[in-house]
Parts: sequence; C-alpha cells; structure tokens
Amino acid sequence: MAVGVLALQGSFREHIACLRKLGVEAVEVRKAEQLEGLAGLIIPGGESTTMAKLAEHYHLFPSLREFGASGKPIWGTCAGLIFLADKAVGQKAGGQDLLGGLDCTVHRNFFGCQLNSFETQLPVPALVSEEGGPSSFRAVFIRAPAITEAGPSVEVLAEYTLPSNFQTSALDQVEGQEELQKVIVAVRQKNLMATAFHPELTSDMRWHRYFLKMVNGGKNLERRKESSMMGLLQVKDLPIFREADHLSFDNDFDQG
Ligand SMILES: NC(=O)CC[C@H](N)C(=O)O
Repeated sequence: MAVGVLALQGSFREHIACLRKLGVEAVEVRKAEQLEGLAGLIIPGGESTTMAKLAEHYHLFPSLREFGASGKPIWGTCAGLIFLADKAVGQKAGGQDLLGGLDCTVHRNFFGCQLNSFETQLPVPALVSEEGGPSSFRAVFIRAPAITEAGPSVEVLAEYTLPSNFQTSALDQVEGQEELQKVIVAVRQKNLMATAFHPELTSDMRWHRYFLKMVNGGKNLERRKESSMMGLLQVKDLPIFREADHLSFDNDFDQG
C-alpha cells in the first residue's frame, strides 16, 4: 500500500518521514501520473496560494479532483485543509483555485499572521476513541486557518476553544462573530479528512494512524515496530511555544 504526499511546497518531507516511520511506502507526488496506484494522498501545510499556483502550473487539478472523486482518502493539513474546502475567505487578491469537496467555509489566516502561531494541548475525544492514547494532542498551529462553518455531513473531529481575550481581524469576516467561542480544527467527510494544525511536526503519530486506517478500508495497519532508521530523522515535539507550567517538557517527549 503506497500513500502519496503532494510535494510541490511546504512540509511534505515531514509527512513522508511520519509515513515511513509507520512502515508505509510513501511517494512524493509532483506529476499527475504519480497519483496512479496510490491508495491515499496527503496535502501538506505550507502556503496555499503558492501551492495552488504550482498545482495549476503542473496541470494537477483535474487528476487531484479525480483522485478524490474516486473515493480514495485525502488528508489536508493546514494549507491542505484550505485546498480541500468548498469555500475559503481571507484569500489573496485574485483568489486561488481550490480542490474543494469538504462542505465547509475556512478562513485562510484565522489566527492572524506568522507571529500569532502557537502550540496548544488540544482535546481530541474523537481521535482517542479510535486510536487511544492521551486525551489531548499537542497541536502546532502555524499561521493557521480555521473552519468557521461546516455542513451537516461533515464530522467534527476536534474544536479549539478561543481564549476570552482572543482578537483577530479575521473575525470581521465571520458571521455571528460576537458569539463565536470555538472554531473547528479537524474534520472528516467521507474520504476527506482535514486538520488546521500540523501533526507531522510532533512525534504523536495518532492522526497519521487514523488516516492510514481510512486508507486501509477502516482496518488498523499491522502495528510494525516503528523503523529504527527513522530514529535519525524522528521529529521531536517542537517547543515553538510552551506555557510556563510546561517548561519541564522533556517528560512528554516520545522516548521511543
Ligand atoms: N501552515 C500553513 O499551512 C499555513 C497556511 C496559510 N494560512 C495559507 O494560506 O496557506
């Protein structure tokens, strides 16, 4: 079973490293013909306007749409989430082409600019019910989007509660902004899955396992011992930002 990662721009190497760590054949996808024979596809984070321009340049949109329409699983992280949304707001002048398919509205830079990037312990009950493990996931949000509206066929997998002092110019574009207390940051709709944060930058592999289960027809992958070679490339939890009470962070590193 081979899984592709769209490798035009952004954090595709990190996703490839995660897949290989889980013993899965991972393929960098830059051309339409490289989609052939793949069982699933990850669209990584990066910068969605640039990624869309490159996808346009390499005539990838028709084949990517066909891949999704055939029912094969696609997981978009961050910029990849924007790619999969039916509607995006906060786009650059001239807009950008979207793959679409996810019945939701995403705000491209909901949390603000690069400096407003953050990490948080995100409660992930839906993930825990499938994959077990700790009740929260260390989620890295980098100039992240958020889903502000989702249709009835979209399953919400995780939500982020906005801090009471939360401010962003993005709120001006959100209907009902006064009442907005939380935003959706992980979803699934049939064969499409999306996360607003970057699970490929932390050592907790549960989102990758969840996606691989979708690719594998709902069955858990055989639990192989995670490749020791990948220890060399293993991405540790990145302490981009930690609250003062998390300063003894050595404890929650994956010791494996
Ligand atoms: N980390 C990310 O992928 C950021 C996405 C970015 N907000 C965009 O518009 O593409």
